[in-house]
Amino acid sequence: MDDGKPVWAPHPTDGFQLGMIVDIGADTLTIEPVSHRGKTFLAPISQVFPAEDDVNKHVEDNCSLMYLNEATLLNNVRVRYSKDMIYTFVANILIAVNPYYDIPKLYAPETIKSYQGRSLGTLPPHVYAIADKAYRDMKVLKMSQSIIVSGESGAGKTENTKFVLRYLTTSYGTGQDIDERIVEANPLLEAFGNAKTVRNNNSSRFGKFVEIHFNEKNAVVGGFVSHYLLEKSRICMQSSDERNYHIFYRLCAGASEDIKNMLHLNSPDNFRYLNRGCTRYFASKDSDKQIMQNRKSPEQMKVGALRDPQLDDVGDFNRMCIAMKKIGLDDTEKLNLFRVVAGVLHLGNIDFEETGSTSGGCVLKNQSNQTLQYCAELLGLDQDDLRVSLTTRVMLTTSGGTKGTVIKIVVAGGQDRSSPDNAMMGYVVEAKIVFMTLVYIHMFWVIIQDKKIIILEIISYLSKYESFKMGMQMFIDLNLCFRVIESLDL
Ligand SMILES: Nc1ncnc2c1ncn2[C@@H]1O[C@H](COP(=O)(O)OP(=O)(O)OP(=O)(O)O)[C@@H](O)[C@H]1O
Repeated sequence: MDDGKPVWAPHPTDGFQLGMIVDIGADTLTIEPVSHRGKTFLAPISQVFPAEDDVNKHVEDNCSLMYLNEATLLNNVRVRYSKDMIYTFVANILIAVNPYYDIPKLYAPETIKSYQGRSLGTLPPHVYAIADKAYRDMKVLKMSQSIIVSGESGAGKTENTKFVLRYLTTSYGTGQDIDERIVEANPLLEAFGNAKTVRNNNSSRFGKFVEIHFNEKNAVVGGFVSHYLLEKSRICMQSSDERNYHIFYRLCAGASEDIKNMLHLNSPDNFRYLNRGCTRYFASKDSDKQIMQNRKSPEQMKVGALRDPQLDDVGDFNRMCIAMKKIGLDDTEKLNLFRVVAGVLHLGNIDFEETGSTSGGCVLKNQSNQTLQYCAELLGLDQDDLRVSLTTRVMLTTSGGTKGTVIKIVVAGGQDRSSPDNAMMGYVVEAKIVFMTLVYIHMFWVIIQDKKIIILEIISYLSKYESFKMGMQMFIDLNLCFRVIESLDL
């Protein structure tokens, strides 16, 4: 770096600022910012980077920069972003900037077509280029390929993963409904595993490992999603401007009057597992009108619905129902899922009090009897069994055995249980939370693990044959192998 050469020097808010070196010291450089001529400052040599001659020029691949350093890389991405070019290569790595608005034609069907079979670098950087490279490498190398999607919350991981799935199924699917089923699994997963946070209105609160399976002819024939680390604490508690999982609000807002009555649903502020956080629905001006007043919380009545171009609780509820149908859930299975969701909500409203007797333990408050009845009815449990399970625990000895000792659970003495923190400490509340969390997690697990996405495909693939067994034999005879493109959404 020489005197008079443009450099990138640290800036307290922008990361870097463009300047000129006016003096070189032992460990520091004196920099004159381009935006504030005559006002110099000192910067450590290690934090000053050479700049390109023309900082407004951009390149598709950061490796083509004359000087590749943190500052020139950031500047290149920034210049491209200002021109709606949100993707930039660093060799075969893709950097994506979240634009937070729809860029016309960026993901259009003709764009998908244009990337098919094209080598990396021959077309502008795009997530489709990465998907196609993975596909071509799988074909040529006959090896599974992985695409790792990483970034901070709200960076666009989920959206880009969906673009990859859409690209692969559209370009290399069989044209059968499996393509649609793979893509349609997403709204369902998002309903149960995504929530509004302060950083992202549609934040995935679990990790995903998505597999796309290909047959010998390199056509998509199935998919599989494994999940890990669902944020369990959110089911019973959220901060004031965050929400619980979307499904709870979508059910309250979108369920038909019959289902709402059957599930004893109400507006979100009536449920303890929802009313500590934001109780507003996502709705557009039009869909807001479709939601009946008695389903809206006072908070929503006062300040209106939450707005997000991609989220709409009523519309998303309907889309989720269609997605459920597409992945093979019938009406009874769908209703059963809704019953569990509503059961979890009602479970949160149960209150306990100490028995006051010398034998200790606690009982359900009288006013919770109706709620207990709802829970038992919705979860398909015996009301008395549920009451006992919520107020006792069974201790098993280390030597094992099936019976164990029944211990009465107590409400934490002297705690103010109206405070969520203290409520969390109360043993009986803890038992309720553990039970409810297990119910929800199990339901989430069923939705995700339900091998229908892949098993149904195998069955439909084999349906031409007289029996599943014969089909399986044919499968083995043909030595039909599945190769996998994996997409890891952290
Ligand atoms: N390519 C894109 N074009 C337009 N909008 C986008 C794009 N990528 C992301 N978004 C917007 O940003 C929001 C957040 O993106 P996304 O949910 O994919 O983030 P994420 O990295 O998965 O976050 P989290 O880790 O919290 O789940 C999306 O709901 C969408 O509104």
